[in-house]
Amino acid sequence: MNLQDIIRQTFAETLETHQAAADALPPAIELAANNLLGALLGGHKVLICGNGGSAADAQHFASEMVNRFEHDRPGLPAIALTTDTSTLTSIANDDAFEQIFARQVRVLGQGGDVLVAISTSGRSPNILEAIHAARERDLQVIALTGRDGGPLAELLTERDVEIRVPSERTARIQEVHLVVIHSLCDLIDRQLLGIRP
Ligand SMILES: O=C(CO)[C@@H](O)[C@H](O)[C@H](O)[C@H](O)COP(=O)(O)O
Ligand SMILES: [Zn+2]
Repeated sequence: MNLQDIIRQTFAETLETHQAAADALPPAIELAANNLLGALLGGHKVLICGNGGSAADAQHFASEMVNRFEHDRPGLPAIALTTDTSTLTSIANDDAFEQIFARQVRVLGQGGDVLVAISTSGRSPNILEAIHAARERDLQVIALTGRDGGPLAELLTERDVEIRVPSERTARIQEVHLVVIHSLCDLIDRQLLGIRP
């Protein structure tokens, strides 16, 4: 197998994962979009967290809510909890890295808000702590996960939504997470602006 074969294999695996996700995920994505829309129309906000590539996804999602996705519309209140390096480093330095999102959820979160927690493994301690904090503050959770959902999946209740990508590879899971985020933005825009399917 040469290097180009490896590239072709990556594309093939990506297509396979996207097809499996297209078969499995639409009901959960629709539910998550409706829950987000309900919270936003009720005057609530969205907090988003993730590590590494998923931190970038959190920021990507927040920017499309606050500014725009494909259409001009009023901005929607969403905050990526991954961006304020002073807050992040002081919490990690003075308390613990596991608390970097949880503390922000406790301080910024109010009942009725939504926490979007992104973790391909469902095992990152700071994401698990953020979900505990969301529970305490009465936030609903929308979790973007992969693999077997990890301990994260066990923390969710009936009120929450898990969108679990059917793959074992972090990169493939992240690629589908971006499609999920764009689908959520699309469904929210369509319903807010009355765009017919
Ligand atoms: O982007 C990638 C890999 O594609 C990495 O930066 C990856 O996001 C990091 O290893 C994360 O720490 C993984 O965390 P998680 O998805 O298991 O919660
Ligand atoms: Zn990556």
